Amino acid sequence: MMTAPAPLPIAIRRLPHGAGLPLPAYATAGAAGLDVVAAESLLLAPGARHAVATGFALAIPEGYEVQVRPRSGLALKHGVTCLNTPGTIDSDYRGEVKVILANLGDAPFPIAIGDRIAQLVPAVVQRATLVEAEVLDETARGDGGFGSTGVRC
Ligand SMILES: O=c1ccn([C@H]2C[C@H](O)[C@@H](COP(=O)(O)OP(=O)(O)OP(=O)(O)O)O2)c(=O)[nH]1
Repeated sequence: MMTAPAPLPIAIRRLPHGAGLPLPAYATAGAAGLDVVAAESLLLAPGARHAVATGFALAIPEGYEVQVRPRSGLALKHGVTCLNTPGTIDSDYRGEVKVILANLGDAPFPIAIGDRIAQLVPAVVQRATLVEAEVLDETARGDGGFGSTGVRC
């Protein structure tokens, strides 16, 4: 049987306006994302976007990031999603984590303090060293992209 990787310890600091709110938590034993609740209330108008306060800050170990991802229920039922999905929390960021929500639906969407608005997924970061080259190796695809293989198989 495959063993699950050990959970990554991430330090979390509650900010004053996050007092009393639940910290991000897994809703089920197999959930991939830690659900994040809003630390402010607002009415998100159709077409509007807002960096929603969460009331906490993280210290992510070097070599990792935390991705801020939308919740599918909000997206499907209300058109509310993370505009920059997946949002990136850098390992050297110590400010408040915010969730950039956009309302792509056609009705105003109310957000109350304590509502679950997004989920956090830690990920390993593979950094790159760019090596400048005059010529790149040839491939069958070449510069074809953006739908060059068509829609149907
Ligand atoms: O959904 C998000 C995305 C980013 N951030 C915070 C943490 C992240 O480390 C920082 C910078 O994010 P990013 O690198 O995506 O933004 P940028 O526009 O490139 O800003 P910067 O110049 O500050 O890196 O903003 C959030 O709180 N929520």
